[in-house]
Amino acid sequence: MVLAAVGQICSTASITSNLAQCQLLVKKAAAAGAKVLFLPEASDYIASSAEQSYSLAKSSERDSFVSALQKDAVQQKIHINVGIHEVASESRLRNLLIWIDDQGAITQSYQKIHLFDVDIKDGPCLKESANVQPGPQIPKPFETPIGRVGLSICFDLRFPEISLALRRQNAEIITYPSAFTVPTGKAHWESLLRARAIETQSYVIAAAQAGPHNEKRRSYGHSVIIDPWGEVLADLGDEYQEPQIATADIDLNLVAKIRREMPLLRRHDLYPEF
Ligand SMILES: O=C(O)CNC(=O)[C@H](CS)NC(=O)CCC(=O)C(=O)O
Repeated sequence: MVLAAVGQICSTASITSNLAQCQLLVKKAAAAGAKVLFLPEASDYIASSAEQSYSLAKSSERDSFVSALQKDAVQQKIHINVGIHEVASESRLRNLLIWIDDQGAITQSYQKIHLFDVDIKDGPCLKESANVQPGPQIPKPFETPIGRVGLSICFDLRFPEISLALRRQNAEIITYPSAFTVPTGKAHWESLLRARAIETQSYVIAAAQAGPHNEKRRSYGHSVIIDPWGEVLADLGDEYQEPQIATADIDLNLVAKIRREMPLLRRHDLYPEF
């Protein structure tokens, strides 16, 4: 069994203070004996406007954010999965999730494929597609020290097609780094995450932003690690005053046992479109 850590922070528009939060969590995770640390979506920053987001993505602080974590990964001998922004064109960004290995190399990256465009009465109104370009593909799961990982981001959680595609390619652990809104988080977060774990018979690791990012925006928190039976092994609640980690052992024998005891054999003849 290998230990995984999930981290919870509250990013703002200050990349340097967000980096300090992440670096503290890298130290905590390594000290706890974790081999991988999972950090939230948009760990580099959460901006208060599309314009501010674009200019932060272009800044040198954004580059230093990534290179500092690459150095830390080597120093602390830990793999880091972290959500960031990247410039895609003259006007648009990528919402990106990268894997930094313990040699400091970026070995995987995934560009969020479902963008969060909502206008809920008395609730959040966000148009991610205004300045973010959707990703072109479902990424291939890859081997890591805790098992075979499939990458997804936040709103992707609502689309079981992706998690099933990752499962079909033998993912054992699925990630959902997030910055969920508070009302949608209360209503759906844990149910969706547990459903994805249960239906894919995989571990689900969801690092979450928590608390107020600016006057207009706040995130739900509740970073969790869920086992392939759907049991919540760790939950960081809505804590945001102090960056936190939670850890859990990843037991690939449990994944194999659950899949063996309850084979979910699909009827592709009846739903060939999936
Ligand atoms: O804005 C950034 O810089 C980073 N991106 C995000 O925080 C994204 C897009 S606004 N948030 C979500 O997808 C929340 C989904 C959600 O809350 C739900 O599905 O209910």
